[in-house]
Amino acid sequence: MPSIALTDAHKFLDLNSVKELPDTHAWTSQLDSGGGCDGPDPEGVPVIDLNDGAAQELIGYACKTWGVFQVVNHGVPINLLDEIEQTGRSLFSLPMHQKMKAARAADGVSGYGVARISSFFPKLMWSEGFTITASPADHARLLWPHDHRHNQFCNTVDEYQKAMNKLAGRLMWLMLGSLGVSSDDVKWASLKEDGTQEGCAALQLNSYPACPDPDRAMGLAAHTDSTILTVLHQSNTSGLQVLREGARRWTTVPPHPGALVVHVGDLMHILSNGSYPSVLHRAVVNRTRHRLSVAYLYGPPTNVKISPISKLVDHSHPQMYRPITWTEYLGTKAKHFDKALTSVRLCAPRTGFVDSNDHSSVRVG
Ligand SMILES: C=C1C[C@]23C[C@@]1(O)CC[C@H]2[C@@]12CCC[C@@](C)(C(=O)O1)[C@H]2[C@@H]3C(=O)O
Ligand SMILES: O=C(O)CCC(=O)C(=O)O
Ligand SMILES: [Fe+2]
Repeated sequence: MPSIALTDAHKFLDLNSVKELPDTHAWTSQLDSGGGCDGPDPEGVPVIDLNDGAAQELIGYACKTWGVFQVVNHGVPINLLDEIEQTGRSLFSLPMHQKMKAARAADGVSGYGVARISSFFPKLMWSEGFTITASPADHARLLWPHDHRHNQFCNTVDEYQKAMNKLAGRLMWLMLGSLGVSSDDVKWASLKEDGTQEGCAALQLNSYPACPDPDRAMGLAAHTDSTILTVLHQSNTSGLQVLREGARRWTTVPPHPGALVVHVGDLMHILSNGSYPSVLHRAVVNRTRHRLSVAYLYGPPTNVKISPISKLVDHSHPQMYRPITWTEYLGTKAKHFDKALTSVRLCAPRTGFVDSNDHSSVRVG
């Protein structure tokens, strides 16, 4: 529960102009920069070349052991990555009153606002976000009512969403393929006639302004994504950290030029019957650089019941999760946050395995 009343004035503070960390954003005790501090991991988050003949196998290993990996030779043009980043920067650099015109409604999903998970934490995060769930046109007209920049925004977002849909579909099949699952086993996930992948997605632009007191601030608190998978483009400033299954320390995912980060999400955790655990991750901030990230949160068609793939269920691997649609799961996440996966669990996890949402030794805030 929030320890102080967080008003809209706190939530829509212009972080770019703040010279001292306000109490509303000071995380002191929750920030486990001591107990779980980032340090060099001798192995590091895997970087996988999608042109490598062994890519599927490498992805399988990365999903089992890390829940996250980076991909290169992914087919998304570098200039499109630069353009979406520039688009994000121009959006977040608009005056606050303009961004507020596209503010996310209290019960809504898309638009401008603080991190949706903020309500689970006593302090605010050092970030602002913009979520696009369908066409960007309505947002664009609100943000840039009088000039041509709204066309540029729409074109870039449309092109990026198409490229991401293709890549996310390909990655999903590489992940499922590595488990021995084929399109005959998951009917809803087959390719459409135009070559695009069936499925729904949200595009999340995240902005983390330079922070006067980064050690006491939190960019985006620890969470897992409620997706099948997430494809993340991070700018050349580091900030993304992941908690490896069973590890006690956060590991930085270093920006790798042209690479995209892929997170295993909660729905892949369910589909794989727990074999590919969703990854707990967070974003930290820094004193001098304004960091931007763009997440493509990919899931199934919203009304399809997702449950462990029957091929992965047998006597020694009983079905661990009950069927649930993406819409239902997002509702569960909004209510139970880090207990969402556990709340749809049917039986106790196998020995040596925990739901990533269940990290009892690690504070998620
Ligand atoms: C599809 C979605 C996943 C998300 C909730 C949402 O409806 C749209 C925004 C997504 C996002 C992005 C930042 C982190 C996150 C936890 C959040 O608060 O909003 C995720 C949500 C999620 O994966 O649960
Ligand atoms: O900014 C980042 O690196 C992480 C963003 C993220 O986790 C998200 O949008 O879900
Ligand atoms: Fe995330």
